[in-house]
Amino acid sequence: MPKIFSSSARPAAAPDRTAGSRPEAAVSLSSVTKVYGRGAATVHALRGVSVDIPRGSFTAVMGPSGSGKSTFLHCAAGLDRPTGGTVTLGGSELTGLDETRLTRLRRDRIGFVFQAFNLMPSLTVLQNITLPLRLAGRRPDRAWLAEIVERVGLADRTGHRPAELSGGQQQRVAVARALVTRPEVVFGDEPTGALDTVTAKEVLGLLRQTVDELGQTVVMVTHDPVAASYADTVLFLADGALADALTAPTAELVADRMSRLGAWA
Ligand SMILES: Nc1ncnc2c1ncn2[C@@H]1O[C@H](COP(=O)(O)OP(=O)(O)OP(=O)(O)O)[C@@H](O)[C@H]1O
Repeated sequence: MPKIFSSSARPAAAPDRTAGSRPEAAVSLSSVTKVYGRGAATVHALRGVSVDIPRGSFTAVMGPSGSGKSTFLHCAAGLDRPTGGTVTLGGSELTGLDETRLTRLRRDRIGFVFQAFNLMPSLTVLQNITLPLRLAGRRPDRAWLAEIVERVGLADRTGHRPAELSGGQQQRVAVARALVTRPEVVFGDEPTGALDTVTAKEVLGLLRQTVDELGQTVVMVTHDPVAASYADTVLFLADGALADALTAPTAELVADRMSRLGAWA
């Protein structure tokens, strides 16, 4: 049986990097519960999840269908409110914020990369990347903008519209857009789900680079053991609870844990 983590046995999602000191968590969940519906239709999507995700780490979240992965991501990213418990992002407790403050925090301090890219079709690559800044009324930092455009390999495509790009290029625009505000955390919801294997690896390599070279924190939900193997730590959810965690994952080890959770029985 996999070990079930309780709130008193809180796993750090990646090993401490500095001996003797615990790095501050980028995002912390403490006894988070999420209940949908009521009466006979009640669903306990999260049952007291506690985890610290350290700054500058890459975390993948896996688990069988219906285990609570999307709910976890939505609660951690302030897209949805937990029924109980607390979520803290870079020292700010999300659970206490009103809707206006939560919206502002999501815009300014969180980056999102979705399976469906979610780019604005009428805007150019550069306009899409800088959109979060314009919505926040902030000027782009030119040096930072040039660096991320270069890093995602789109320096010669900045004037193109999304329809003129391949799927992989569109997702790289989405990664650049997620990075432009220098967010506390980039959350990915199946960011490679719509890409072919080769293109998916490019995007995963890019996310890995943002962690290794920019110190970015990335948290990604995925169904794919190969995608999860790019992370420092894989958290496994089962029936709304953290059931296991794997550091230095390989695709084989991840697939094995998933089989043991009955994901592909
Ligand atoms: N809005 C909702 N209303 C009612 N139940 C919901 C709602 N959203 C999710 N659920 C239920 O909560 C549980 C967890 O759902 P969630 O989408 O988080 O799982 P998941 O692990 O992301 O699944 P999948 O891998 O299939 O996307 C499921 O039983 C689901 O049916």
